Amino acid sequence: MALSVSSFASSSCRNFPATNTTAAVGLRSDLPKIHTPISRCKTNPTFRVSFLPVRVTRKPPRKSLQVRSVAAPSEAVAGFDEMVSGTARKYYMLGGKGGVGKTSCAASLAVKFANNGHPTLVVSTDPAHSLSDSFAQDLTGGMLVPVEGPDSPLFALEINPEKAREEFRNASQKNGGTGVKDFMDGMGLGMLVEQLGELKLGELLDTPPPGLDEAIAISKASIVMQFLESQEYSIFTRIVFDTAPTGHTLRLLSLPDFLDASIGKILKLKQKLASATSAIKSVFGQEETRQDAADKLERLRERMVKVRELFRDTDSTEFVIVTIPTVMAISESSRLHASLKRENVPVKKLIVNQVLPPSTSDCKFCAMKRKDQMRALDMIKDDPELSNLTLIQAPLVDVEIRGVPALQFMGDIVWK
Ligand SMILES: Nc1ncnc2c1ncn2[C@@H]1O[C@H](COP(=O)(O)OP(=O)(O)OP(=O)(O)O)[C@@H](O)[C@H]1O
Repeated sequence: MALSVSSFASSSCRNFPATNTTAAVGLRSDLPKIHTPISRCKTNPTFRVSFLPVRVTRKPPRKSLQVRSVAAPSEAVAGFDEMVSGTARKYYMLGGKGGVGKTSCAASLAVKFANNGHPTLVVSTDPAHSLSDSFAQDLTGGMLVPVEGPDSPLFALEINPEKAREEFRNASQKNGGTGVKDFMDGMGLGMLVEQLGELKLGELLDTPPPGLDEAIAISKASIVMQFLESQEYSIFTRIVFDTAPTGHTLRLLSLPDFLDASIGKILKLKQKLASATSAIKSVFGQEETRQDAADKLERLRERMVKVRELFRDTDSTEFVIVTIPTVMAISESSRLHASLKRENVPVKKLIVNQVLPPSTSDCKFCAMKRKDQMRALDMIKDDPELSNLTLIQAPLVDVEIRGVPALQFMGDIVWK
């Protein structure tokens, strides 16, 4: 199961001196141990990491060759001790601009929790899932899938609203609409269709209101949460969300309010209808059904309120913004934090990923790139939205972060 990235002599690093070191990354004692040779390229723009399926002999790394963290403005530790402490369930949501490393950071956090004794669930609400790629394991299918490797149970769930919507649309065209019910039942959302049937969901789908994809996603997420509240799933003490890029995430976060308001209106309408027709309906014996439907709708509303409360609960939930040191990404992070504040979502940490270590050679490109990154990092200090957040820096490594050993390696750098 250990991955092998042996072709490491990439041409981009040919000019780097042979400063090789070996950092042992220990896994479970019953799993194959790996060596993690790390060599630094000459200009040192990246850490070089490989994961070889060989047994560990724990040599103390030579001091001068140890992995160094990147010196940069106001760098801080992530406070992992606090994150890991306690057995009460905690939720972590990682979000930011596309491609900055949200999935890698979320997956590495989930692995670290699991390796520190927390049965953990990692959930992706990003329609373009990369959890499977990140764990190098097929996690598709919209079900809880066990991730192999960590010490404690780690499960992954990829929620796919795009696919769900497409299937929903197809289903709605079949059997004069009864397919919708079947499909929604399959999704565990039968109740939603039952209750919102009068609102003509088919029409809603043709002109979907903003956030419909997320509605499906969050409905499913809330169903997962319902599961998790049951005894059987109470083992999960840490739940990590790998969220979609910024725009989607904000819609997702504001959705409970939107649904709450909508459902509130529906309930009022139902009550009016019910009182206007109750005499007639009771004669025909339908009053009970209507009341039952209203109760179910009320339960759905309550669940939505619960999801919203969860997002805003500073004791159990934290949103971590992930960014990279570019002006564009940092500007977007600033806007994201402003929006999260408006939604009262607690944010304490900002991860700046893919930071180049200082260049020690005459590589002009590396020096320029690093300078550019430092300028972007400086922006954080002066940004009213970001300057108060705990700044965590993660170096750019010269290999893709894939598979549990790689994620463990990244986790040890980021989550300290
Ligand atoms: N510190 C790093 N050093 C080197 N490569 C990295 C680092 N962080 C992430 N990557 C790589 O960058 C790519 C994108 O990372 P990832 O999928 O985690 O980003 P994302 O923000 O979740 O992307 P998306 O928005 O597309 O879901 C992956 O190939 C990942 O291995």
